[in-house]
Amino acid sequence: MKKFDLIAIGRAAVDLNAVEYNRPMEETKTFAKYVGGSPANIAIGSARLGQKVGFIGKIADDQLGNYVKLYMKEAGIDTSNLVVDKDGHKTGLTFTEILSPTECDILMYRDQVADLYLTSDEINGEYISQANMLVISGTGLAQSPSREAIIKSMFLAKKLGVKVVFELDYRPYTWKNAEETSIYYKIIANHADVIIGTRDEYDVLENGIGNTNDETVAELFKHDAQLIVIKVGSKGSYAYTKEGKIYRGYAYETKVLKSFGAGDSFAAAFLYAYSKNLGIETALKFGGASASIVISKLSSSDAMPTVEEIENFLKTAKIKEVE
Ligand SMILES: Nc1ncnc2c1ncn2[C@@H]1O[C@H](COP(=O)(O)OP(=O)(O)O)[C@@H](O)[C@H]1O
Ligand SMILES: O=C(O)C[C@@H](O)[C@H](O)C(=O)COP(=O)(O)O
Repeated sequence: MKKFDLIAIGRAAVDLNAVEYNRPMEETKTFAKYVGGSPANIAIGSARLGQKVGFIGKIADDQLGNYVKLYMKEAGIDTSNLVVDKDGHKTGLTFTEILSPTECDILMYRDQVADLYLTSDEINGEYISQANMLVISGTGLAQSPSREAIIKSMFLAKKLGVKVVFELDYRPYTWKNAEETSIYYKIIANHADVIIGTRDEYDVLENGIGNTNDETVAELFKHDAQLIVIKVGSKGSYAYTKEGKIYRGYAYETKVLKSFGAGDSFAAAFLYAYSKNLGIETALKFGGASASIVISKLSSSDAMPTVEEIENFLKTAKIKEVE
């Protein structure tokens, strides 16, 4: 029995979500503050599902950094490896715009953000060894020194027999160009045991060569991957196993408020069911249900559901018709 079901590594930041929605950001006066950052959202979602969770990252030495740490602690996440930046770097901010349930945008402020200043000497192998899974978010690879810290954490996890999960989490903002992204994504993807991303994100990983899903998984299965999940928004998702099995995941009817938060809630619930050995089909159902719940609410992190909420949702869930 390990101390942690999973440890996530990467950014823990702040989301400022438009409270007055169905209007452009220019006309929005009020934003509500939540913890954000894809890996932080996945950690919070996992903790909400009863998983034992740790987090590796770097936060600003100010009120927003304190807020992130306190929220994560209260969510039940171990924050002993959430390092406080001492060089004046700031918390990353994401403002959200909800023009309509299907037209959403995010505006990221990520210049000199603390999370990208995590260094490789702040990565502790002893800590990683206490987890069943290390969840790596792609954005942490965008810049040094965080890039080397993440790659080190991956190599340590491999050496220590900790399963590596790669959430592609592509955010264009801090990357210099497409080739750079593809190179660093491949380093992690070739060693990851599980890979989760949207079809568009796999295109980024492949530097836009235009592969089909079958071609993408055939290439990735030449390396360490055992399970590959490809998400296709409101059309649902697919999971492929190295043994050649393909599973179809469906999106469910829900009262959509906004589209962001879908991916992180999907990942938290998918990984919950996967780590409890409930089967890939159930993991896809849990992912889809969790995403349906979160996109009907304002936040990405605070809205993360419990197992009971997901199970109740699935009792009456209707599969969304694909247009
Ligand atoms: N409009 C929607 N209605 C219902 N479920 C959705 C909708 N959009 C996304 N989802 C669910 O969320 C999952 C992840 O969404 P997706 O948009 O592919 O990821 P990301 O948020 O990372 O871009 C989908 O596989 C689906 O189950
Ligand atoms: O990842 C970020 O830094 C921003 C998130 O916190 C934000 O809530 C969001 O965009 C989540 O979207 P998702 O990737 O669709 O889950």
